[in-house]
Amino acid sequence: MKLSIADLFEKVRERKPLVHQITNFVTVNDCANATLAIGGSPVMTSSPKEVKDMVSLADALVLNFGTIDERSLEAMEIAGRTANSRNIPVILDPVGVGATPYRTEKANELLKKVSFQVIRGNASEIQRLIGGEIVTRGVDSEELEISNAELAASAANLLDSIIVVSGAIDAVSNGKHTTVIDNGNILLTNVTGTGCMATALIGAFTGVTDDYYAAAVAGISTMSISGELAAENLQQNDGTGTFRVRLIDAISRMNKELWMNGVKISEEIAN
Ligand SMILES: Nc1ncnc2c1ncn2[C@@H]1O[C@H](COP(=O)(O)OP(=O)(O)OP(=O)(O)O)[C@@H](O)[C@H]1O
Ligand SMILES: Cc1ncsc1CCO
Ligand SMILES: [Mg+2]
Repeated sequence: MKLSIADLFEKVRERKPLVHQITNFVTVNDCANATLAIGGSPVMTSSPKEVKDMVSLADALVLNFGTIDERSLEAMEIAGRTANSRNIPVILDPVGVGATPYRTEKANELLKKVSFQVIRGNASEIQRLIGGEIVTRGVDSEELEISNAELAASAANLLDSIIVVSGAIDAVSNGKHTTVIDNGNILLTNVTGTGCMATALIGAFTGVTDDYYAAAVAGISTMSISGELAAENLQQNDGTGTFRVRLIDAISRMNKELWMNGVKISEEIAN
C-alpha cells in the first residue's frame, strides 16, 4: 500500500486536479495555497447560482463547515448532489460539529442528501457526527476515551464512508481496514486551518485516483509529515507565523522519497 500512496505525489503534480472547495472565510486562503503546494488547482466559489457549473468542471469537491450559513449550505447541497451524480468525489470537513445544535443538525441533514467518499475531522467532531455526547467548545478537539482508530472504524461503518480522525495520532478507516499514522508536531495545533488544509489535500488526491482510501492516507499524512519538516526548519527566534509559512514550503516540497522516509504507519489493523 505504501508504494501506491507514494506514487500519488507525481500523479497530482502531473494532472493538476481542479479541487472545488466551499469552505470557511477563516482558512480559505490557506486551503487554496495548500492545494497549489501539493500540485492541485483550487477554486473556492460558493454562490448557489454558480456551484453547479463549477463543480461539473472539477475533479473533487470539498465541503467545509467552518463558517456555514444558509447561503453556503444551499450551495453545498447543490454542489454535493451534482458531484454525486457525476461520480466526482466529495469530501466533508465537519468543522465545529457538536459545538452548537445548528452545526450538528445541518451536518446530519447534509449527510442524508449528499454521499461523502471521505470525511475528515478531529476526534470530537467525528464523535459528535455519529451521535456521541462529548461537548465541544469551538473548533478544537477534546480528549475522548476511545482511540482515534476505534472511532474512525465505528464512524466508517455508521456513515458508510472513509473516515479520517486527525489528532496526535491520525487514523483512517473504511470500517473493514484501519491505518494509523504516527506523524505530526504540536505546532500544527497552534496555527489555524491545519485540519482544513489536510482536508483540502485529501480532496486533491481523490481527484487523481479511484482509490479514495489511499488518497485519504496520502492527504492526512502529508499534513502531519509537513508539520514535522516545518518544525525542524525553525530557527531560534521563529514562532507560529514562520511555522505557517514553513508548512506550505514543506507541502510544496513533499514527494515520494520524503514521504517514504518520513511516514510512520505504525499499525494496519483489519477490523
Ligand atoms: N497533539 C498533536 N501532536 C502532533 N500533531 C497533531 C496533534 N494534534 C493534531 N495534530 C496534527 O495536526 C493536523 C491537523 O489536525 P487537527 O486534529 O488539529 O485538525 P483540526 O482540529 O480540524 O484543525 P483546524 O480546525 O484548526 O483546521 C493533522 O496533521 C494532525 O496529525
Ligand atoms: C477558527 C475557526 N472558526 C471557524 S472556522 C475556523 C478555522 C478552523 O477550523
Ligand atoms: Mg477542523
